[in-house]
Amino acid sequence: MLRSSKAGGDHVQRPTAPVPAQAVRFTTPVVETPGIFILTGWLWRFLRMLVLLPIQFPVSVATVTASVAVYVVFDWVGLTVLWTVVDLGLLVWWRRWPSSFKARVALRALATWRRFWIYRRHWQPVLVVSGLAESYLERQYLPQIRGVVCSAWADRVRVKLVAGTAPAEFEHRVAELAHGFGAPSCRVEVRGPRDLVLEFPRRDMLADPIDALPVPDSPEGVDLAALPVGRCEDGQPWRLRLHGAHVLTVGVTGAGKGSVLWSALRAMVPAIHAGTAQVWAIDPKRMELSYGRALFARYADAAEEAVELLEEAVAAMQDRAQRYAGRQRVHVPSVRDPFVVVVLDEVAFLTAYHPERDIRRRAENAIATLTSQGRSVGFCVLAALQDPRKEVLNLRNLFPDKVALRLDEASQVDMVLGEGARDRGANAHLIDPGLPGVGFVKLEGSPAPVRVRAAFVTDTDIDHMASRYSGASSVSDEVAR
Ligand SMILES: Nc1ncnc2c1ncn2[C@@H]1O[C@H](COP(=O)(O)OP(=O)(O)OP(=O)(O)O)[C@@H](O)[C@H]1O
Repeated sequence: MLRSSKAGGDHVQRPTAPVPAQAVRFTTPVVETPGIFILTGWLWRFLRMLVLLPIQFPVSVATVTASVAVYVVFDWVGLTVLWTVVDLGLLVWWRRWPSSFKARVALRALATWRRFWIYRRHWQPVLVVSGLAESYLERQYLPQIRGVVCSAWADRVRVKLVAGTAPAEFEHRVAELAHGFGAPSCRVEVRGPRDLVLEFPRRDMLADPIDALPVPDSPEGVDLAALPVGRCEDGQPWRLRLHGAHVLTVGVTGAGKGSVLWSALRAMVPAIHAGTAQVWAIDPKRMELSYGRALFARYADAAEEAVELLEEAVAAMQDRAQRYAGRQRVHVPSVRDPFVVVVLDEVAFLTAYHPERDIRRRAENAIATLTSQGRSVGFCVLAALQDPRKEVLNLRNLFPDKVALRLDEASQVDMVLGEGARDRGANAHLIDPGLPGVGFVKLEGSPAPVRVRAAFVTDTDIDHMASRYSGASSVSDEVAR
C-alpha cells in the first residue's frame, strides 16, 4: 500500500506544478460599524483625555483654569494684573536663582513644547517610514511616547515599545530617527522591558576645546580609580579609571590620543611627585611623551630598550605579586609599592610594525602578561593605537576599558567598544576631524556608549608640570628588592 504510487502523493505539491484554484473560498464577512459605535468611541477618548490632562500636565491646566477663572470674575483688568504679577515673579526667579529657574521652568516648558511640536507631530510618519510601526490584522501599532525630558543639551524621549518588538529594532535605525526628528544623532538606552529612552542632542556641548583641567592640590586629592580627564556630552566630568584597569585609546592620526594620555598623567602628577605613582613611558615616535620626560621613572624610545622596559615591568609586577601572595589581596599605592602606569604610545610599533620578529614576540608577551596579571598588584597599561584590527593588536580584548576616538571605518567601532556599540549610536567613524579629542567610551555599569572630549594639555602645560612636579618621584627599583 505504502509503496503504491498514490500513497501520500496526493498531498504533495510538486514545486513546478501550478496551484489549483480553490473551488470554495471562505472569507471573513465585512460588517459595517454602526455610526453610534464610532461616536461613542470618540466621546470615550475625549472624556479620558479631559480626565488625564490635569494629571499629565498639571501646571499648564492650572494656568489655563486660573486665567479663565480670573477673566470671568475680574474681566481683562484682573487677567492683566495676574499675568503682570506672574511675569514679574518669573523674572525675579530667573535673575535670582537662574539654575533652579532653568530646571523647573525653562526646561520643562521646552520639554512640553518639543513633545508636541517635534515628537508627537512627526512621530507617526517618522516611525512608519523608518519601519518601526508594526502591523497586525490590518491594524497599525505604534510605540508610544511616555514623556519627554529636556536637559541643557539633549531631549530624552521615553518610549513604550509595542509588545513583541525588541529595542534592537530602534538601535538599528538610529540614523533614520536622528534625521527624522532633525537631531545630529540619536542614542538608545534600554531601561527595562518595553521601556527605552531615545536621546536626541540639541546642541554639541563638546564643540569647543576644553583647557587642561586643574592639577589636584595634593596626592590625597588624586583618585587613581577616577581621574578627571575631560567632559562627557551631558557636561559631567569624564573620569578615567587607571587603578584596577588597563586603558586602550584608539584613533586615527590626529584624533587626539595624546590629549587622553596627557590628561590622565596630569590628573595624577601630585601622586607622581609624592612617589606613590610612577610612569614608565614608551615613546616610539619620540614626539608625544619626550616633552614630559622629567616626569617619568623610566623612559624608552628605541625598540630594544622599550621591550627591556616592558620586561622589567613584568619582573617588578611578578615580584610584587609574590610578596603579596597569601598576605594582601588589594594594592594600596605607597612609596614602597607605587602604582605603576606603563604608557605605550603607538603600541603597534612594537607588536606589528617592527621588522624583527623577536622584538614583536617579546613585546606582545610582556604586554599580555602585564594586562592579564597587573591589575590587582597596582600595574596598569595605558596604550594608544591607530589601527584596531586584530592583525595589528590581537591583545585588545585584554584592555577592559577602551576609548574610541575618530576612526577610519564603521566596522572598527565594534572592534574597539564591543559588539553593538555602533548600533547604540557610537559613531566614532563620523566624528568631525575638526574635533580632536572627541570620542566614545563605555562608562561603568552602562552598556550605552557615552560621547566625551578629552581636555587639551598644551606643551606649555606639560613644561609646567615637568618643572613643577619632576624629580621627586622616588624610583623604587622593585626588581632589586
Ligand atoms: N583634546 C583636544 N582638544 C583640542 N585639540 C586637540 C585635542 N587633542 C589634540 N588636539 C589637536 O589635535 C592635534 C593632534 O593631536 P594628537 O597629536 O594628540 O593626535 P594623535 O591622535 O596623538 O595623533 P598621532 O597618532 O599622529 O600622534 C594636536 O596638535 C592639537 O592641536
